Amino acid sequence: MDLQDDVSNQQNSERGSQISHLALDIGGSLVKLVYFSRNNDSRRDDDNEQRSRNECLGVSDSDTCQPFLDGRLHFAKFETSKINDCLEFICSKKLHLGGFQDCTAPSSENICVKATGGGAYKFADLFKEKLGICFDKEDEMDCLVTGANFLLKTVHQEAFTYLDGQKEFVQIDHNDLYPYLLVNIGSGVSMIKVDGDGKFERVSGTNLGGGTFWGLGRLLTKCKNFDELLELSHQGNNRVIDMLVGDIYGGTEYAKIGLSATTIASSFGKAISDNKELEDYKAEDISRSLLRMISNNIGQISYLNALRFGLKRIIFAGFFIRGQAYTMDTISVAVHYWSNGEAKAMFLRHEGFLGALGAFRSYEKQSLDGLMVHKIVQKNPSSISSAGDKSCCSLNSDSKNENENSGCSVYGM
Ligand SMILES: Nc1ncnc2c1ncn2[C@@H]1O[C@H](COP(=O)(O)OP(=O)(O)OP(=O)(O)O)[C@@H](O)[C@H]1O
Ligand SMILES: CC(C)(CO)[C@@H](O)C(=O)NCCC(=O)O
Repeated sequence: MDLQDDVSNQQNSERGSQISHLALDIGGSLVKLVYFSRNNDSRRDDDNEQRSRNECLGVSDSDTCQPFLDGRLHFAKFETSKINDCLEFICSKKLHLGGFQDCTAPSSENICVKATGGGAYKFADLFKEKLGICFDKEDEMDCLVTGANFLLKTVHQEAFTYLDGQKEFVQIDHNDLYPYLLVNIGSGVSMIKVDGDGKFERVSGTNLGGGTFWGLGRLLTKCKNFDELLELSHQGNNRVIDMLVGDIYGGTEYAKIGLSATTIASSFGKAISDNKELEDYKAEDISRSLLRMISNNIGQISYLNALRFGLKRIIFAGFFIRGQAYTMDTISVAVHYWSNGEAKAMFLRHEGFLGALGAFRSYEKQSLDGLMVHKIVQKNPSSISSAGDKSCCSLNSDSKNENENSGCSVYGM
């Protein structure tokens, strides 16, 4: 099944589906949306589509949900600076009226939507004014942890390690999941020690995060969007700008303290001695150095916090990662290097949607509409295939392009 097929399946299935339970995570850089669509019981076409989708994904009919449990989770994201695009999207799909479309719609002042992240506070008035909805605010850290635990416990092949270009899925024993360190790399970075469902402590954070990479990168390279900056980093060479141990030690290592000649001694350090201006550096090299600097730093601080609490497992999430090989490799190497191989860096395929999923799950806590997402996922992973409007991905691992899963569905960007 190619992506396009799934998009049209998606559009067909949305026509015959009931959208409900919109949840939002409004961060400093991005707004993330999760909503659920339940397929109409009466639509045999949809049943057939679901069946053929399951066949494509290797899910047997016996695993298929009962029609009343049948549905999908949809994911979308927008830049927070373009919040109006997000409002338009919600409005065009009537997501805020979801679940009530076929019934008598309640008066709009009664409509509450689960929302988390700083924007749940910042944009509350805007959403009220433009869409007539109010936010039922959920704590951001709580949502991140709920989202992470949900993915780790219920989605097959969600967590993986990435080292030397090798991606390896990790099957985590549910009884051996805790404790772990969750490192969410958004605009800024939060480090959370997770000891169980709802049992956690934010133990650290750093202001050098995804916003720093994108902000500095934009200023230094004049890139117009984040993906362009990432793309540039692929072709770059950080050694042009970074000062290596070898640059200081005349080409040799500093073996006594275990530093190889190629270890970065000082990120961007070469720029102080080169008689060069910004224009003399290639945007590719700047982007590469910047990505390496931020990823390395986060990897190191994460390791130190893991060490502080004796944690062996560090799970990295947040949209900064974007399934980027170089980012994940740098973080993994930093963790491996500093911990002498004792601690392990892991990544999540739905890295950027933890908060939104956590907010979404909080509907279930209130047992609204008997949603039972947990059961749906366990019975049939394909039924929470995720889709946005323009592209679509699956929570299963059978997708042709795994990076599309990591980036997940994108609308309006
Ligand atoms: N299309 C994009 N536009 C802007 N930033 C992007 C994009 N894709 C990935 N990013 C990166 O992801 C980061 C945002 O990640 P995420 O959405 O997890 O955090 P956030 O919720 O916005 O931030 P915070 O939690 O700190 O408020 C950005 O700072 C940037 O580094
Ligand atoms: C402020 C939040 C929690 C907003 O998501 C995040 O951007 C963050 O964790 N920043 C790092 C703040 C600090 O601990 O230095």
